[in-house]
Amino acid sequence: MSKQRILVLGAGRMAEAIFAGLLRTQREYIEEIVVANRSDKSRLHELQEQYGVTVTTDWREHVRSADTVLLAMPPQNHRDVLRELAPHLQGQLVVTVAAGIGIGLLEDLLPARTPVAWVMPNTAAGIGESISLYTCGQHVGPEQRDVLQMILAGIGEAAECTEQQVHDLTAITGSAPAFLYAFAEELEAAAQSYGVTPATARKLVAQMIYGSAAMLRAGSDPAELRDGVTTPGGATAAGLRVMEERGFSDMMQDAVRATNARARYMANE
Ligand SMILES: NC(=O)C1=CN([C@@H]2O[C@H](COP(=O)(O)OP(=O)(O)OC[C@H]3O[C@@H](n4cnc5c(N)ncnc54)[C@H](O)[C@@H]3O)[C@@H](O)[C@H]2O)C=CC1
Ligand SMILES: O=C(O)[C@@H]1CCC=N1
Repeated sequence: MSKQRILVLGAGRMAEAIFAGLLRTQREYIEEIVVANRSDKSRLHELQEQYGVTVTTDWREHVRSADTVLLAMPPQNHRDVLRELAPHLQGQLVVTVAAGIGIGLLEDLLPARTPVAWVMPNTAAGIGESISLYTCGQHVGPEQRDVLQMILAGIGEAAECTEQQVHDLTAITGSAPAFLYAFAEELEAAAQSYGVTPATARKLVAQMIYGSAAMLRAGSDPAELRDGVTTPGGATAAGLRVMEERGFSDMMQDAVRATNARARYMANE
């Protein structure tokens, strides 16, 4: 694979997580990363200082020399930007990470035969620990697949899905880190309410989540793991009972549905 010039449209949290991950692990495959936003020059300056990326508020002049264009901007801006991008493209791979977008919109608005892919990463991309869902358009050939695999491997693990699955699983892999962090915030607050310092509360909760995730990742079934913690007639059962009484299961399923519905809606706004 030739060294890649990647043009990143959007300079927010997800853009940074992805190119930080790539620069950390895939530098040998990267010729240049150009990062663009519309107007926030101080943000661009900050990214240039920290990562040594090229920055611009006028991305159009960089499209022709780019091998891959990565869209990491809000779904609502995609239609306008894809229309603006279209006349500058000459067969480059176009990848979006935006929620709700899908392959169809990319293929409809970009020139015929443009290779496109839709990736749903999460913020752990920045430390190379994302689980990213992806799906490819009909014109993605072996060369573009190699580039896509290089990008995906640079930010963690990946699973190829159908377009429908990426829509349905956006909440599970893209957004659920926020659900988990909300859970962590509550546990830290509870620990602090007993007089534990914020730093200690962070350490206790982070290691508890890390250890629990490691057991899940080793392949154990979550119901069995839960059962292993729940001593018959013991303390954990009392806590789980409160979660059940307060509708934890319905709440989680509703949160997933609301997330996916909002993702679909935003893409059409
Ligand atoms: N934050 C996350 O955990 C995840 C985000 N995503 C997707 O990543 C995309 C970006 O999300 P965040 O980074 O969280 O948002 P953000 O608000 O941090 O960043 C958005 C960036 O897009 C730029 N932008 C907006 N319109 C633009 C335009 N017309 N031209 C160039 N740049 C433009 C903004 O200046 C900003 O730099 C969204 O589509 C989101 O669905 C996907 C998976 C996870
Ligand atoms: O909140 C959002 O819209 C994006 C999509 C997945 C994670 N963050």
